[in-house]
Amino acid sequence: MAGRHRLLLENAQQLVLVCGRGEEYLLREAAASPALLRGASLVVGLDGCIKAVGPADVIRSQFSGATFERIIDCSGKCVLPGLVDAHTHPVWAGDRVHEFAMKLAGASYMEIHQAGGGIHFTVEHTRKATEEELFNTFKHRLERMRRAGSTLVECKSGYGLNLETELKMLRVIERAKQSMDIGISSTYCGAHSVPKGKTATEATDDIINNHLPKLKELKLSGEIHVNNIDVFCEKGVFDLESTRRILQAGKDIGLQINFHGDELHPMKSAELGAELGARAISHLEEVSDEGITAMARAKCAAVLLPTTAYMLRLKQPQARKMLEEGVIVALGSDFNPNAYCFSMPMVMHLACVNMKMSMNEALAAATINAAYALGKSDTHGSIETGKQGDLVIINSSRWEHLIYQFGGHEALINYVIVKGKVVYENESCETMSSY
Ligand SMILES: N=CN[C@@H](CCC(=O)O)C(=O)O
Ligand SMILES: [Zn+2]
Repeated sequence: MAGRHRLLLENAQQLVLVCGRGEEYLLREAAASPALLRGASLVVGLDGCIKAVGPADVIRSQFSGATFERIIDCSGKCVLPGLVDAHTHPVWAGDRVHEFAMKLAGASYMEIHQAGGGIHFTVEHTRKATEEELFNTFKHRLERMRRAGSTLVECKSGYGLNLETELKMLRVIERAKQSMDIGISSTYCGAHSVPKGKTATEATDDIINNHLPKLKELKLSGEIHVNNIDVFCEKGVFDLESTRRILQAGKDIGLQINFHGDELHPMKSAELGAELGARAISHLEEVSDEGITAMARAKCAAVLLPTTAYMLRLKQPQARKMLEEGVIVALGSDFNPNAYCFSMPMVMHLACVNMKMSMNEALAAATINAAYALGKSDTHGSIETGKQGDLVIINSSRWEHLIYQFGGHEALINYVIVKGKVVYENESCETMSSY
Protein backbone atom coordinates (compact mmCIF):
# COMPACT_ATOMS: atom_id res chain seq x y z
CA MET A 1 0.00 0.00 0.00
CA ALA A 2 1.70 3.19 -1.16
CA GLY A 3 1.05 6.67 0.21
CA ARG A 4 2.10 8.56 3.29
CA HIS A 5 1.37 7.42 6.83
CA ARG A 6 2.08 8.79 10.27
CA LEU A 7 3.80 5.96 12.07
CA LEU A 8 5.27 2.50 11.58
CA LEU A 9 6.11 0.38 14.61
CA GLU A 10 8.27 -2.46 13.34
CA ASN A 11 8.83 -5.95 14.57
CA ALA A 12 7.67 -5.81 18.20
CA GLN A 13 8.61 -8.80 20.30
CA GLN A 14 5.07 -8.77 21.67
CA LEU A 15 2.22 -6.69 20.31
CA VAL A 16 -0.59 -6.94 22.85
CA LEU A 17 -3.86 -6.35 21.00
CA VAL A 18 -5.99 -7.08 24.11
CA CYS A 19 -8.83 -7.99 21.74
CA GLY A 20 -9.25 -8.13 17.99
CA ARG A 21 -12.86 -8.69 17.03
CA GLY A 22 -14.47 -5.41 17.95
CA GLU A 23 -15.41 -6.59 21.45
CA GLU A 24 -16.96 -3.87 23.62
CA TYR A 25 -15.55 -5.46 26.79
CA LEU A 26 -13.92 -8.69 27.95
CA LEU A 27 -15.42 -11.13 30.46
CA ARG A 28 -14.19 -14.30 32.16
CA GLU A 29 -11.86 -16.43 29.97
CA ALA A 30 -11.58 -13.65 27.36
CA ALA A 31 -10.39 -11.21 30.04
CA ALA A 32 -7.97 -13.83 31.30
CA SER A 33 -6.23 -14.31 27.94
CA PRO A 34 -5.79 -11.09 25.96
CA ALA A 35 -4.90 -11.41 22.26
CA LEU A 36 -1.21 -11.04 21.49
CA LEU A 37 1.04 -11.21 18.39
CA ARG A 38 4.78 -11.92 18.31
CA GLY A 39 7.18 -10.37 15.78
CA ALA A 40 4.49 -7.94 14.69
CA SER A 41 4.25 -4.48 13.13
CA LEU A 42 1.62 -1.75 13.14
CA VAL A 43 0.79 1.27 10.96
CA VAL A 44 -1.01 4.45 12.01
CA GLY A 45 -2.38 6.71 9.26
CA LEU A 46 -2.34 10.49 8.96
CA ASP A 47 -5.81 10.58 10.54
CA GLY A 48 -4.36 9.08 13.76
CA CYS A 49 -6.13 5.73 13.33
CA ILE A 50 -4.62 2.26 13.08
CA LYS A 51 -4.47 1.12 9.45
CA ALA A 52 -2.88 -2.30 9.78
CA VAL A 53 -1.57 -4.73 12.40
CA GLY A 54 0.06 -8.06 11.65
CA PRO A 55 3.20 -10.15 11.23
CA ALA A 56 6.22 -7.93 10.45
CA ASP A 57 6.93 -9.53 7.02
CA VAL A 58 3.30 -9.18 5.93
CA ILE A 59 3.18 -5.48 6.92
CA ARG A 60 6.55 -4.90 5.23
CA SER A 61 5.36 -6.20 1.88
CA GLN A 62 1.90 -4.63 2.23
CA PHE A 63 3.46 -1.18 2.80
CA SER A 64 6.55 -1.61 0.58
CA GLY A 65 5.94 1.57 -1.42
CA ALA A 66 4.75 3.68 1.54
CA THR A 67 6.46 6.51 3.42
CA PHE A 68 6.10 7.22 7.14
CA GLU A 69 6.55 10.37 9.20
CA ARG A 70 8.17 8.20 11.84
CA ILE A 71 9.45 4.63 12.07
CA ILE A 72 10.27 3.02 15.43
CA ASP A 73 12.20 -0.23 15.57
CA CYS A 74 10.43 -2.25 18.29
CA SER A 75 12.74 -5.27 18.23
CA GLY A 76 12.97 -6.67 21.75
CA LYS A 77 10.17 -4.35 22.94
CA CYS A 78 6.46 -4.72 23.64
CA VAL A 79 3.64 -2.59 22.27
CA LEU A 80 0.42 -2.25 24.26
CA PRO A 81 -2.72 -0.14 23.85
CA GLY A 82 -2.59 3.19 25.68
CA LEU A 83 -3.89 2.67 29.21
CA VAL A 84 -7.32 4.00 30.15
CA ASP A 85 -7.80 5.54 33.59
CA ALA A 86 -11.53 5.29 34.31
CA HIS A 87 -11.73 7.46 37.44
CA THR A 88 -9.81 10.61 38.43
CA HIS A 89 -10.32 13.91 40.28
CA PRO A 90 -7.45 15.87 38.73
CA VAL A 91 -8.60 19.54 38.92
CA TRP A 92 -8.08 21.08 42.34
CA ALA A 93 -6.03 23.40 44.52
CA GLY A 94 -4.82 22.93 48.12
CA ASP A 95 -2.34 20.42 49.46
CA ARG A 96 -3.71 17.66 51.76
CA VAL A 97 -0.50 15.94 52.73
CA HIS A 98 -1.26 16.89 56.38
CA GLU A 99 -4.39 14.69 56.16
CA PHE A 100 -2.27 11.75 55.12
CA ALA A 101 -0.41 12.20 58.40
CA MET A 102 -3.74 12.35 60.29
CA LYS A 103 -4.93 9.14 58.64
CA LEU A 104 -1.67 7.39 59.47
CA ALA A 105 -2.23 8.47 63.06
CA GLY A 106 -5.65 6.77 63.05
CA ALA A 107 -8.24 9.29 61.78
CA SER A 108 -10.79 7.84 59.34
CA TYR A 109 -11.72 9.38 55.98
CA MET A 110 -15.21 10.28 57.25
CA GLU A 111 -13.96 11.72 60.56
CA ILE A 112 -11.78 14.15 58.62
CA HIS A 113 -14.62 14.91 56.20
CA GLN A 114 -17.15 15.54 58.99
CA ALA A 115 -14.69 17.82 60.78
CA GLY A 116 -14.64 20.06 57.67
CA GLY A 117 -11.52 18.62 56.04
CA GLY A 118 -11.23 16.24 53.11
CA ILE A 119 -13.36 17.31 50.16
CA HIS A 120 -14.43 20.48 52.07
CA PHE A 121 -10.79 21.55 52.43
CA THR A 122 -10.20 21.09 48.70
CA VAL A 123 -13.44 22.92 47.84
CA GLU A 124 -12.33 25.94 49.87
CA HIS A 125 -9.02 26.17 48.00
CA THR A 126 -10.44 25.34 44.58
CA ARG A 127 -13.06 28.09 44.88
CA LYS A 128 -10.28 30.62 45.54
CA ALA A 129 -7.98 29.45 42.71
CA THR A 130 -8.01 31.17 39.32
CA GLU A 131 -8.89 29.26 36.17
CA GLU A 132 -5.31 29.71 34.98
CA GLU A 133 -3.87 28.22 38.19
CA LEU A 134 -6.20 25.26 37.98
CA PHE A 135 -5.38 24.69 34.31
CA ASN A 136 -1.62 24.77 34.89
CA THR A 137 -1.66 22.18 37.68
CA PHE A 138 -4.17 20.04 35.80
CA LYS A 139 -1.99 20.09 32.67
CA HIS A 140 1.03 19.04 34.68
CA ARG A 141 -0.96 16.17 36.26
CA LEU A 142 -2.19 14.97 32.87
CA GLU A 143 1.41 14.96 31.63
CA ARG A 144 2.42 12.80 34.58
CA MET A 145 -0.44 10.39 33.87
CA ARG A 146 0.61 10.22 30.23
CA ARG A 147 4.22 9.46 31.19
CA ALA A 148 2.84 6.50 33.14
CA GLY A 149 1.08 5.23 30.00
CA SER A 150 -2.44 6.68 30.26
CA THR A 151 -3.79 8.01 26.97
CA LEU A 152 -7.50 8.27 27.89
CA VAL A 153 -8.51 9.64 31.29
CA GLU A 154 -11.87 10.25 32.92
CA CYS A 155 -11.72 13.67 34.66
CA LYS A 156 -14.27 14.86 37.24
CA SER A 157 -15.32 18.24 38.53
CA GLY A 158 -16.64 18.17 42.10
CA TYR A 159 -14.48 20.50 44.17
CA GLY A 160 -16.68 23.52 43.51
CA LEU A 161 -20.14 22.32 44.58
CA ASN A 162 -21.54 25.76 43.70
CA LEU A 163 -22.40 26.43 40.05
CA GLU A 164 -19.69 29.04 39.53
CA THR A 165 -16.80 26.83 40.61
CA GLU A 166 -18.16 23.63 39.03
CA LEU A 167 -18.30 25.51 35.71
CA LYS A 168 -14.79 26.86 36.29
CA MET A 169 -13.54 23.29 36.69
CA LEU A 170 -15.44 22.04 33.66
CA ARG A 171 -14.04 24.89 31.53
CA VAL A 172 -10.53 23.89 32.63
CA ILE A 173 -11.24 20.28 31.60
CA GLU A 174 -12.69 21.44 28.28
CA ARG A 175 -9.58 23.54 27.59
CA ALA A 176 -7.36 20.49 28.11
CA LYS A 177 -9.65 18.43 25.86
CA GLN A 178 -9.15 20.97 23.08
CA SER A 179 -5.45 21.68 23.55
CA MET A 180 -3.70 18.55 24.78
CA ASP A 181 -2.75 15.29 23.12
CA ILE A 182 -4.61 13.03 25.51
CA GLY A 183 -8.14 11.64 25.48
CA ILE A 184 -10.48 13.02 28.16
CA SER A 185 -13.95 11.89 29.21
CA SER A 186 -15.38 14.66 31.40
CA THR A 187 -17.68 14.17 34.35
CA TYR A 188 -19.88 16.64 36.17
CA CYS A 189 -19.61 15.73 39.86
CA GLY A 190 -21.40 18.64 41.54
CA ALA A 191 -22.84 16.11 44.02
CA HIS A 192 -19.41 15.13 45.34
CA SER A 193 -20.30 16.48 48.78
CA VAL A 194 -23.07 18.48 50.44
CA PRO A 195 -21.84 22.08 50.48
CA LYS A 196 -21.55 23.81 53.85
CA GLY A 197 -24.76 25.68 54.73
CA LYS A 198 -27.06 23.41 52.69
CA THR A 199 -28.92 20.19 53.40
CA ALA A 200 -28.58 17.27 51.00
CA THR A 201 -32.11 17.95 49.74
CA GLU A 202 -31.34 21.62 49.11
CA ALA A 203 -28.12 20.68 47.32
CA THR A 204 -30.02 18.12 45.22
CA ASP A 205 -32.64 20.72 44.25
CA ASP A 206 -29.93 23.24 43.35
CA ILE A 207 -28.20 20.70 41.08
CA ILE A 208 -31.43 19.67 39.35
CA ASN A 209 -32.91 23.16 38.99
CA ASN A 210 -29.78 25.24 38.34
CA HIS A 211 -26.63 23.25 37.54
CA LEU A 212 -28.00 20.73 35.04
CA PRO A 213 -30.04 23.23 32.98
CA LYS A 214 -26.89 25.37 32.68
CA LEU A 215 -24.86 22.35 31.49
CA LYS A 216 -27.53 21.64 28.90
CA GLU A 217 -27.37 25.25 27.69
CA LEU A 218 -23.55 25.19 27.45
CA LYS A 219 -23.67 21.94 25.53
CA LEU A 220 -26.12 23.41 23.02
CA SER A 221 -23.97 26.51 22.57
CA GLY A 222 -20.91 24.26 22.09
CA GLU A 223 -18.99 25.79 25.02
CA ILE A 224 -18.66 22.77 27.31
CA HIS A 225 -19.30 19.14 26.39
CA VAL A 226 -19.72 17.01 29.51
CA ASN A 227 -19.88 13.23 29.05
CA ASN A 228 -20.87 11.76 32.42
CA ILE A 229 -22.78 12.53 35.63
CA ASP A 230 -21.51 11.46 39.04
CA VAL A 231 -22.79 11.51 42.66
CA PHE A 232 -21.01 10.43 45.86
CA CYS A 233 -23.73 8.04 47.09
CA GLU A 234 -22.69 7.52 50.70
CA LYS A 235 -24.05 7.63 54.24
CA GLY A 236 -23.79 11.25 55.43
CA VAL A 237 -23.31 12.55 51.86
CA PHE A 238 -26.05 11.83 49.25
CA ASP A 239 -28.53 9.10 50.16
CA LEU A 240 -30.08 6.72 47.66
CA GLU A 241 -33.12 8.90 46.93
CA SER A 242 -31.12 12.10 46.28
CA THR A 243 -28.68 10.08 44.19
CA ARG A 244 -31.54 8.66 42.13
CA ARG A 245 -33.01 12.13 41.47
CA ILE A 246 -29.69 13.63 40.41
CA LEU A 247 -28.62 10.72 38.20
CA GLN A 248 -32.00 10.53 36.48
CA ALA A 249 -31.96 14.28 35.81
CA GLY A 250 -28.43 13.96 34.38
CA LYS A 251 -29.50 11.07 32.19
CA ASP A 252 -32.44 13.16 30.95
CA ILE A 253 -30.02 15.75 29.54
CA GLY A 254 -27.97 13.06 27.80
CA LEU A 255 -25.19 12.35 30.32
CA GLN A 256 -23.90 8.83 30.95
CA ILE A 257 -24.37 7.70 34.55
CA ASN A 258 -21.03 6.90 36.18
CA PHE A 259 -21.03 7.35 39.96
CA HIS A 260 -19.41 6.61 43.35
CA GLY A 261 -21.25 3.87 45.20
CA ASP A 262 -21.08 1.35 48.05
CA GLU A 263 -17.65 2.60 49.15
CA LEU A 264 -17.73 3.03 52.93
CA HIS A 265 -21.22 1.67 53.69
CA PRO A 266 -23.56 -0.69 51.85
CA MET A 267 -25.99 1.72 50.16
CA LYS A 268 -27.61 -0.45 47.47
CA SER A 269 -25.90 1.84 44.96
CA ALA A 270 -25.20 -1.07 42.62
CA GLU A 271 -28.87 -2.04 42.53
CA LEU A 272 -29.81 1.58 41.84
CA GLY A 273 -27.19 1.95 39.09
CA ALA A 274 -28.37 -1.22 37.36
CA GLU A 275 -31.96 0.01 37.51
CA LEU A 276 -31.10 3.43 36.06
CA GLY A 277 -28.95 2.00 33.25
CA ALA A 278 -25.67 3.33 34.67
CA ARG A 279 -22.66 2.83 32.44
CA ALA A 280 -20.40 2.36 35.47
CA ILE A 281 -20.19 2.49 39.26
CA SER A 282 -16.92 3.09 41.11
CA HIS A 283 -15.53 1.77 44.42
CA LEU A 284 -18.01 -0.99 45.45
CA GLU A 285 -16.05 -2.17 48.48
CA GLU A 286 -19.41 -2.67 50.26
CA VAL A 287 -21.50 -3.91 47.35
CA SER A 288 -24.13 -6.57 48.10
CA ASP A 289 -24.39 -9.96 46.36
CA GLU A 290 -27.64 -8.80 44.74
CA GLY A 291 -25.87 -5.67 43.55
CA ILE A 292 -23.18 -7.73 41.83
CA THR A 293 -25.81 -9.86 40.09
CA ALA A 294 -27.74 -6.77 39.01
CA MET A 295 -24.60 -5.11 37.61
CA ALA A 296 -23.67 -8.22 35.61
CA ARG A 297 -27.14 -8.39 34.11
CA ALA A 298 -27.27 -4.67 33.31
CA LYS A 299 -23.77 -4.61 31.76
CA CYS A 300 -22.88 -1.87 34.22
CA ALA A 301 -19.10 -1.73 34.63
CA ALA A 302 -17.48 -1.92 38.06
CA VAL A 303 -14.63 0.61 38.25
CA LEU A 304 -12.41 -0.70 41.03
CA LEU A 305 -9.97 1.71 42.68
CA PRO A 306 -7.14 -0.18 44.36
CA THR A 307 -5.29 2.94 45.53
CA THR A 308 -8.21 4.08 47.68
CA ALA A 309 -8.81 0.71 49.31
CA TYR A 310 -5.06 0.59 50.00
CA MET A 311 -4.70 4.18 51.25
CA LEU A 312 -7.75 4.09 53.49
CA ARG A 313 -7.17 0.47 54.54
CA LEU A 314 -10.70 -0.41 53.42
CA LYS A 315 -11.91 -3.90 52.85
CA GLN A 316 -11.02 -4.86 49.27
CA PRO A 317 -13.83 -4.98 46.70
CA GLN A 318 -14.71 -8.54 45.70
CA ALA A 319 -13.06 -8.49 42.30
CA ARG A 320 -12.96 -12.30 41.99
CA LYS A 321 -16.67 -12.67 42.67
CA MET A 322 -17.45 -9.90 40.19
CA LEU A 323 -15.27 -11.51 37.52
CA GLU A 324 -16.82 -14.92 38.09
CA GLU A 325 -20.36 -13.52 37.93
CA GLY A 326 -19.70 -11.76 34.63
CA VAL A 327 -19.39 -8.14 35.77
CA ILE A 328 -17.35 -5.94 33.43
CA VAL A 329 -14.43 -5.06 35.71
CA ALA A 330 -12.47 -1.88 34.98
CA LEU A 331 -9.77 0.00 36.90
CA GLY A 332 -9.06 3.62 37.75
CA SER A 333 -6.32 5.46 39.62
CA ASP A 334 -8.81 7.62 41.56
CA PHE A 335 -6.11 10.32 41.48
CA ASN A 336 -7.29 12.94 44.01
CA PRO A 337 -5.86 14.76 47.04
CA ASN A 338 -6.70 11.72 49.19
CA ALA A 339 -5.16 9.10 46.87
CA TYR A 340 -2.23 10.75 45.13
CA CYS A 341 -1.34 8.24 42.43
CA PHE A 342 -0.99 8.94 38.70
CA SER A 343 0.10 5.50 37.66
CA MET A 344 -2.12 2.85 36.10
CA PRO A 345 0.77 0.34 36.11
CA MET A 346 0.84 0.66 39.92
CA VAL A 347 -2.95 0.42 40.03
CA MET A 348 -2.79 -2.83 38.04
CA HIS A 349 -0.14 -4.18 40.38
CA LEU A 350 -2.29 -3.39 43.44
CA ALA A 351 -5.32 -4.96 41.74
CA CYS A 352 -3.32 -8.15 41.24
CA VAL A 353 -1.89 -8.37 44.74
CA ASN A 354 -4.74 -6.99 46.85
CA MET A 355 -7.79 -7.88 44.75
CA LYS A 356 -6.42 -11.17 43.46
CA MET A 357 -6.79 -10.34 39.79
CA SER A 358 -4.44 -11.97 37.28
CA MET A 359 -2.12 -9.72 35.25
CA ASN A 360 -4.19 -10.50 32.14
CA GLU A 361 -7.42 -9.50 33.92
CA ALA A 362 -5.80 -6.31 35.22
CA LEU A 363 -4.68 -5.38 31.70
CA ALA A 364 -8.17 -5.94 30.25
CA ALA A 365 -9.55 -3.85 33.15
CA ALA A 366 -7.12 -0.99 32.42
CA THR A 367 -7.74 -0.98 28.66
CA ILE A 368 -10.87 -2.25 26.88
CA ASN A 369 -13.07 -2.53 29.99
CA ALA A 370 -12.07 0.92 31.23
CA ALA A 371 -12.84 2.26 27.74
CA TYR A 372 -16.27 0.57 27.99
CA ALA A 373 -16.87 2.28 31.36
CA LEU A 374 -16.46 5.59 29.51
CA GLY A 375 -18.52 4.54 26.49
CA LYS A 376 -15.43 4.60 24.29
CA SER A 377 -14.58 1.02 23.47
CA ASP A 378 -15.36 1.62 19.79
CA THR A 379 -12.30 3.89 19.53
CA HIS A 380 -10.05 3.02 22.49
CA GLY A 381 -8.81 0.21 24.70
CA SER A 382 -7.32 -2.25 22.19
CA ILE A 383 -5.04 -2.36 19.16
CA GLU A 384 -7.42 -2.93 16.26
CA THR A 385 -7.66 -1.57 12.74
CA GLY A 386 -9.81 1.55 12.69
CA LYS A 387 -9.26 2.43 16.37
CA GLN A 388 -7.29 5.44 17.51
CA GLY A 389 -3.50 4.91 17.41
CA ASP A 390 -2.96 5.27 21.18
CA LEU A 391 -0.04 3.07 22.21
CA VAL A 392 2.59 2.40 24.83
CA ILE A 393 5.98 0.87 24.00
CA ILE A 394 7.95 -0.69 26.82
CA ASN A 395 11.57 -1.66 26.74
CA SER A 396 11.10 -5.26 27.76
CA SER A 397 10.49 -8.47 25.86
CA ARG A 398 7.49 -9.42 28.06
CA TRP A 399 4.61 -7.02 28.60
CA GLU A 400 3.93 -8.28 32.12
CA HIS A 401 6.96 -6.29 33.34
CA LEU A 402 4.73 -3.21 33.17
CA ILE A 403 2.73 -4.63 36.10
CA TYR A 404 5.38 -6.73 37.82
CA GLN A 405 7.89 -3.91 38.38
CA PHE A 406 6.01 -2.00 41.08
CA GLY A 407 6.87 1.67 40.58
CA GLY A 408 9.34 0.68 37.86
CA HIS A 409 7.31 1.95 34.92
CA GLU A 410 9.29 5.20 34.73
CA ALA A 411 12.37 3.32 33.58
CA LEU A 412 10.37 0.87 31.48
CA ILE A 413 8.05 3.03 29.39
CA ASN A 414 9.96 3.99 26.27
CA TYR A 415 7.26 5.80 24.24
CA VAL A 416 3.71 6.97 24.76
CA ILE A 417 1.81 7.61 21.54
CA VAL A 418 -1.52 9.36 21.01
CA LYS A 419 -3.19 9.23 17.56
CA GLY A 420 0.08 7.99 16.10
CA LYS A 421 2.05 10.95 17.48
CA VAL A 422 4.83 10.39 20.02
CA VAL A 423 3.81 12.48 23.07
CA TYR A 424 6.44 11.11 25.44
CA GLU A 425 9.81 9.63 24.65
CA ASN A 426 12.13 8.28 27.30
CA GLU A 427 15.53 7.94 25.71
CA SER A 428 17.26 6.92 28.88
CA CYS A 429 15.00 3.97 29.58
CA GLU A 430 16.86 0.78 30.22
CA THR A 431 16.55 -2.62 28.58
CA MET A 432 14.88 -4.32 31.49
CA SER A 433 15.29 -7.85 30.20
CA SER A 434 18.98 -7.62 31.10
CA TYR A 435 18.40 -6.51 34.72
N1 LIG B 1 -15.13 9.07 47.60
C1 LIG B 1 -15.29 10.18 47.08
N2 LIG B 1 -14.45 10.84 46.28
C2 LIG B 1 -13.05 10.59 46.13
C3 LIG B 1 -12.23 11.23 47.21
C4 LIG B 1 -12.20 12.68 47.04
C5 LIG B 1 -11.43 13.42 48.09
O1 LIG B 1 -11.21 12.92 49.20
O2 LIG B 1 -11.04 14.55 47.75
C6 LIG B 1 -12.73 9.15 45.88
O3 LIG B 1 -13.27 8.62 44.89
O4 LIG B 1 -11.92 8.52 46.55
ZN1 LIG C 1 -13.63 9.34 43.17
